[in-house]
Amino acid sequence: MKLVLQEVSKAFGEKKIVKQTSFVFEQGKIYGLLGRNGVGKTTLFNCIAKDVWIDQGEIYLEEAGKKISYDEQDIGYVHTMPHLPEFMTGYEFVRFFIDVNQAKVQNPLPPNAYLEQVGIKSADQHKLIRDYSHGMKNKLQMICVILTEPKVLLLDEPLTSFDVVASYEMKKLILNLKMQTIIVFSTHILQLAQDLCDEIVLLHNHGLQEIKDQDIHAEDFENEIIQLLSDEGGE
Ligand SMILES: Nc1ncnc2c1ncn2[C@@H]1O[C@H](COP(=O)(O)OP(=O)(O)OP(=O)(O)O)[C@@H](O)[C@H]1O
Repeated sequence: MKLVLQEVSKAFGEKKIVKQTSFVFEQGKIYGLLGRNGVGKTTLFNCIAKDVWIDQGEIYLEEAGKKISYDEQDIGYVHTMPHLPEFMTGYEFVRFFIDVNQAKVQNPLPPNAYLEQVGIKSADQHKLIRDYSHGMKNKLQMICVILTEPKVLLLDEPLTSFDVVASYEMKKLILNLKMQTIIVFSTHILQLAQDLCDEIVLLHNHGLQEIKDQDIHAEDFENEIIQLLSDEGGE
């Protein structure tokens, strides 16, 4: 499976995000998306998730050389700021989520099994989501991803709110999903990108630029990225 961006353009008025950008993300790899603040990483994710329309070009999935259409249901999107029903408890939310996704969730386990899997202890499972920490809310979003096994997983700076143990657990979960999912991960933490990603992609000068994988662990990688992102290009 591949996620293909073909000649994609997106702008908000005068603010260009991408301009005739093409890129192919492949299943079995974790891609780290790096770019300066405000360059458009979240917008690009929103375009892939079909939350925001692109101005030109096409975004599609490809399997065995054939274009296949997809909808929002095929995309797992873990937002920086989670969108969750704050009036429910974590347990109620997972139960509700399983109910409304019955068609997709094969042989579901009880809600507490998923909550424990991401480290939400029984004492917290029946608390209102309103009272959850940012990291706990992100963990709930990860449960939705685990349950629906989306074709594409977009992670918008998700690990920044996790403590060291939770971050380690999340990395393991993400790595477990790697073989069956196309994973694109946006982060400002270079070390995290180096640890977790197979390829680094820069969103820069309205385009996507791949960094060759052998460079990721090179000693001067950080300097290389800083230099590339400091180059303002044309427009
Ligand atoms: N709905 C919108 N309407 C108009 N402008 C928008 C909209 N959404 C985002 N923008 C603008 O598009 C640009 C890119 O924003 P975006 O949030 O995608 O950047 P980002 O790379 O994710 O930033 P950061 O790294 O700071 O989180 C910003 O200038 C932002 O103000």
